[in-house]
Amino acid sequence: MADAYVAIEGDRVIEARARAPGTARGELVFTTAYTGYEESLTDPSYEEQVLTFSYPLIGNYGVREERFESDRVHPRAAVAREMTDDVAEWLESEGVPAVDHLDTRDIVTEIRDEGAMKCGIAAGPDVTEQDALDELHECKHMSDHTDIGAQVSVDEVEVHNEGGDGETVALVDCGAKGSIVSSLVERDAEVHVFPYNASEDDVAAVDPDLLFISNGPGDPENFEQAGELVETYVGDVPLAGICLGQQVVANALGGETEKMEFGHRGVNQPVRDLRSNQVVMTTQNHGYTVADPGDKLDVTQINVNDDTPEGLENDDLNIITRQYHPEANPGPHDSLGFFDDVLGMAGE
Ligand SMILES: NC(=O)CC[C@H](N)C(=O)O
Repeated sequence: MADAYVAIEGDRVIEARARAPGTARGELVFTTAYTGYEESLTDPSYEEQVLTFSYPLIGNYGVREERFESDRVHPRAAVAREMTDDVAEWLESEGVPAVDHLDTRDIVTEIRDEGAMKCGIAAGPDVTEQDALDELHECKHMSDHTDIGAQVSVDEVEVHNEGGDGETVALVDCGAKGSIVSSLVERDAEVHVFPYNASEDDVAAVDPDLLFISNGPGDPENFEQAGELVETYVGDVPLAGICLGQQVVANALGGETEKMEFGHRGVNQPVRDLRSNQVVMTTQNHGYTVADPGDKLDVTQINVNDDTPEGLENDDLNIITRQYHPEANPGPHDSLGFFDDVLGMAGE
């Protein structure tokens, strides 16, 4: 007897086994990452989503806090073919529903055919199919979470590596992964982490060498204040961005973003650098993309699978952004040099 249900668009209900109880709703997405479940589950970019792992066994090397990317689990629920007790207990302690013993190949195929979709989850001894359907019917489109930044950002400025020898970085926290901060600190930067809605004056007070817009959940068009900072500082201070950061920078400088069919989520997304012609393997987690970079940004890197922009640059204005996650937690370390490049640009 099933004790968990996943309801997807079209009111289809899939039976499953409850691993952590509760009800939840969110945008149903999948990652093909085969390691890094702790990092993925604590990545703030997954806020308001339900994360399906296409890799069939999740939890086989335990749960260790040192691998967390933030202080809580961000997906609204987790779905896997088989979850170990370690992961199930962790998710239960976080109040995040989890289900397994369902055919995740079916879910992934459905998302690939129909696109990322709304879903509702109900798990536990007393739930019914109707509970999952009720959640589904309450689910909002990702773009309708208009103040999602408030759910994931710091409330007040945090300073890391104060007095560090390197560059001063103003990192706008739209839902930043912890390893973006540590990648900068490891390179001696003094990092001021600002709330997602920081003002021009807040940022000016630290006289930054680099304005850095972080990754984050949802639609980049809902991060207007970060875009205003980009408009204010472009040309005066070098600019960097990762994932949502690339999208915010592009939107602010005359470009356009759009929702993708089902996005890129995994740790082996191939990216070609158009200047060197080198291909690197990258970690990705995004559902929006830059559709038009505008006339200030050059596309310098593209995704080998679908040609979408993976890197935008302007050498005169000192801008470097990446759609993928160079901090590589989890994932291959091919692109860590990004942090040297942006800090080098900041130091010029
Ligand atoms: N990892 C991210 O920053 C994700 C960016 C954005 N929320 C997207 O889905 O495209």
